[in-house]
Amino acid sequence: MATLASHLRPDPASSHPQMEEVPLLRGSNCRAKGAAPGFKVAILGAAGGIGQPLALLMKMNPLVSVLHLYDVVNTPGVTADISHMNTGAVVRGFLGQPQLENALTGMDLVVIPAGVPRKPGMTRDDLFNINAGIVRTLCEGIAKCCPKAIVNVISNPVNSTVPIAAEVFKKAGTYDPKRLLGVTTLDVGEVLGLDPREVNVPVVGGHAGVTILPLLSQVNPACSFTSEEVNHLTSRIQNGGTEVVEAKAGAGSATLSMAYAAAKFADACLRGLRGDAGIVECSYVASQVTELPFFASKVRLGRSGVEEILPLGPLNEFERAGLEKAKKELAQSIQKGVTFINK
Ligand SMILES: NC(=O)c1ccc[n+]([C@@H]2O[C@H](COP(=O)([O-])OP(=O)(O)OC[C@H]3O[C@@H](n4cnc5c(N)ncnc54)[C@H](O)[C@@H]3O)[C@@H](O)[C@H]2O)c1
Ligand SMILES: O=C(O)C[C@H](O)C(=O)O
Repeated sequence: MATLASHLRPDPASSHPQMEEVPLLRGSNCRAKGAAPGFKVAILGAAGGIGQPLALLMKMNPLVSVLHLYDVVNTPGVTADISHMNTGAVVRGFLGQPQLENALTGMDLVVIPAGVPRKPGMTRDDLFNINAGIVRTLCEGIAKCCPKAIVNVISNPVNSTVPIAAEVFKKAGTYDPKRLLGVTTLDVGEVLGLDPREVNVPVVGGHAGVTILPLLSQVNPACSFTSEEVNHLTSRIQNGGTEVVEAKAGAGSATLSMAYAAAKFADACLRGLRGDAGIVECSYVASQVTELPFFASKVRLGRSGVEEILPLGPLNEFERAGLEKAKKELAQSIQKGVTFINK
């Protein structure tokens, strides 16, 4: 198959000499007049179970003009494949630590699904010893190469990996709490038994077990639940991820639904960057909503990232009790992340 490189060698002065050769397109990498207006997005862990479908979905997003796919394995193949999609984004692949800086340079948004997933019987915290180091290294690259980028952290345990990222950025002198967001969107989608297109429930706290706190009393459109339904729904939402881990029986955790949730959240971040009004999503961010330094709640996204953190609103007695349980576990997870960088 003829390749773009054979017909149109990348400019030797290109800032991406490691840019993978891409086939002469059935897609859109071969551009007469450069990339369409839009944002530059990097996915770190792009060859993974989340990364690959996320790359596909981001390639379809008209707000994305450049898509960089980075992983420590397999990105040449994933990039060649994605590049055949006849959508606007120019896609480039980057493989391994030597190419991390080129993958990140100039990016507006960096999405991080890099890291290992759970197997049955594991908690998300069991992933800490492997994923903490991965997130640290990747965030060191972000601090060096695209310090103004919006960062979406997917890698678990999110309750700790977001504080890790924050500490890395603080050490680099680049920390902007408005631009660091933990992706908890999947929890919002797991309000079971209702039409997800019609219903919205804020899910606050964090992204593990009892730290996942759905505020069912604030469901929109309003509807009432019996206490049994509240207990059942809350448990299903808190254990939604574990249900998938157990169903996959050792083959990993949510990937396709997570890619969808991550693409939806990334799109919200990009619409915010574009200046759209009224972009409100739940996310795990640096926050003063509680006495903890990080907390997931509704945030309004804009040109500078998190432009407003909305208050939790009225909680009923069940939710107030859940909040105390969530805060107790969350405090430990946050401290574990902070200590990992400052030990
Ligand atoms: N936030 C959420 O709601 C949510 C949902 C699902 C999964 N997750 C988490 O996302 C992570 C990825 O899950 P997955 O199913 O895609 O796993 P996966 O193993 O399928 O893919 C992970 C990818 O990361 C890559 N990787 C490993 N080390 C890397 C490094 N140093 N730099 C760049 N890439 C690296 C691997 O090569 C692999 O391609 C896990 O930690 C999982 O727990 C979070
Ligand atoms: O449950 C997991 O380990 C993956 C993710 O955090 C999820 O909620 O699906």
